[in-house]
Amino acid sequence: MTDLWQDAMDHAVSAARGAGQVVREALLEDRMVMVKSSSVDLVTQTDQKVEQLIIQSVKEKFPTHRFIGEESVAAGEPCVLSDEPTWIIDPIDGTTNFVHRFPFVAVSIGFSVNKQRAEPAGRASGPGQQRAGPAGPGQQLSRASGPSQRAGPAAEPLLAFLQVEFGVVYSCLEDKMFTARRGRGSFCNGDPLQVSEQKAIQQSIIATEFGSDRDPEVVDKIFSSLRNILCIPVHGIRSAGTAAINMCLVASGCVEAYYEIGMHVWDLAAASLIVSEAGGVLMDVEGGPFDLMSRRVIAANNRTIAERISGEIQAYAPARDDAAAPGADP
Ligand SMILES: O=P(O)(O)O[C@H]1[C@H](O)[C@@H](O)[C@H](O)[C@@H](O)[C@@H]1O
Ligand SMILES: [Mg+2]
Ligand SMILES: [Mg+2]
Repeated sequence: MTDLWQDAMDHAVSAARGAGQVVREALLEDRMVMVKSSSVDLVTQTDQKVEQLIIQSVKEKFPTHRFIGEESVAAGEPCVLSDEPTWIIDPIDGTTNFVHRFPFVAVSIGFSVNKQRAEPAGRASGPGQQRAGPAGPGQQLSRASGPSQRAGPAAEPLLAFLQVEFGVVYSCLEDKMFTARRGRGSFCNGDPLQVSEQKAIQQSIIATEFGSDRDPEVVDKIFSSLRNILCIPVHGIRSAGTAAINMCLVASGCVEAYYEIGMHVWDLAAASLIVSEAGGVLMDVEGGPFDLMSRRVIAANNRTIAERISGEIQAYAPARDDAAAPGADP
């Protein structure tokens, strides 16, 4: 069967690598910092330049494709997922890190198509669902099709309707290229990724972020959730400063879970597929299905840990990414 989207994915990898080079060079220069929604929601000319470089390069090759780009949306472009091939771009995930030279910065490119025909992730059936390799028995795994082989029992449906066809996250300063193609596994620099097999949350590391909302009521909820989770107790809490890298750490098995409320579709799109294709689960913070536009996520190595975290989170609901879009999903 013709592989419709491999060309696009190859382009995404090359665009992310090129963007990473621009980011690394910019780190050596003075950075002019601007603000967006608040004084702690930062943006630089490099964010804007990198997004335009990626969009222009895609337009030249795929002139009919659509875009959701963090800085384009900030400039007033719509944030809409449809049946059309759509590139979902975060030119610098970890802008605050970039500004401070804290050494975790990623370029994130997700690609969504055929939104209406998206199937529940994990609804694989028939032979070919068992992945060989490091996953132990009972490891919950995501969609299976094509060449990848899944371990453990037949995959249960994941708590997500994934709409992403491929995802690319380039951790520029580590020179790590994380990639995933729907149904074909996740990789870092070409090596397959697998989530942690840990089943006990008490022996887990959990990643989260504090975001850029400084409303004291929101901050209280963030700290209440953090306190609940820390006191389970867990081995530790970590923050890389970028949602995409936190999620790639889940996919790599370095941390068992990541949760956050307040990030955006461009932070999550690519990495959500990288997590699920590494065998992880995605869930809303209140335990329902993951929704790319909801600005809420738990990404975990298995459902037990995801559900335990959801039971400890003080949830709230920021305005959806598609809230202002005409015809947006309710
Ligand atoms: O650096 P950004 O692309 O603005 O992304 C941020 C995100 O906005 C924030 O909510 C998260 O806490 C950070 O981890 C992201 O990387
Ligand atoms: Mg981001
Ligand atoms: Mg960004």
